[in-house]
Amino acid sequence: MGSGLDRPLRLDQGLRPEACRPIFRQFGRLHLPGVLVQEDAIALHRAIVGAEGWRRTVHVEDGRDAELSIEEIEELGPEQRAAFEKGLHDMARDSFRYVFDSIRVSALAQFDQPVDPALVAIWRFMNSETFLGFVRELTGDDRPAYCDMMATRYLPGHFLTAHDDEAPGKNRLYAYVLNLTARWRADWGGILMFLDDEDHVAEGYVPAFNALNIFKVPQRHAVSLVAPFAGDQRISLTGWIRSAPPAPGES
Ligand SMILES: O=C(O)CCC(=O)C(=O)O
Ligand SMILES: [Fe+2]
Repeated sequence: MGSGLDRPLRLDQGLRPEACRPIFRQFGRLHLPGVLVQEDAIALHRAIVGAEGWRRTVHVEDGRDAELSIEEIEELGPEQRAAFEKGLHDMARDSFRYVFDSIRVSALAQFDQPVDPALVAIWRFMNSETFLGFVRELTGDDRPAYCDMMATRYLPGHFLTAHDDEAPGKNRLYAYVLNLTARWRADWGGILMFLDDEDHVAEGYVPAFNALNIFKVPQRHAVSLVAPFAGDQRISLTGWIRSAPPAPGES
């Protein structure tokens, strides 16, 4: 590949997952900066930004999402596009909806669909003893056995309304977001917000470069709307750490 990703990714040697464990266990979530060797995070960011196969993922109705081609949406005339956005926004007002760009790396690789090989290599790293062992140390939980993964890109107008990540049958233990956003300001939105029982924002994680967010499932959270004036793309690798791999034919 010659991309800097032709050998396994490296976790930063200074990390002390066992020292983070009490905090993680107390709050059920953690933002861990400087998780990869910086040079590897830079190569990873480059691979994701340059990857082929981005699709626009839109949650169109309860329990169903759609993957649309970005070109298709961009080719809509102004009126059709406004109607599409209004429909989505009307539903997002009071229910779970989202729109962002993604490459569903693990789901595609499992079904032998074409997917950028650099991204597949990263997914394999997430399933290596190095990463899963790190997660077991950090959480103090010996169940983590499998990690699914997608790359996500939030552009202005993208959002993910409140939800708790629970998905029956998927064996999700923890959600993770490996932040690879080069430059960000809290003003640009795209904040990962954790909501308490009264809908206050208990904590907000601002997109960062080379930081790992990890949190227990279920837990209510949302990604706030990315502002029209955001100065960069909000890039991450995200998914769930599970107690078992998917059954054959599932993802
Ligand atoms: O991108 C993030 O910060 C969180 C994503 C998320 O909550 C999800 O995909 O379910
Ligand atoms: Fe989530």
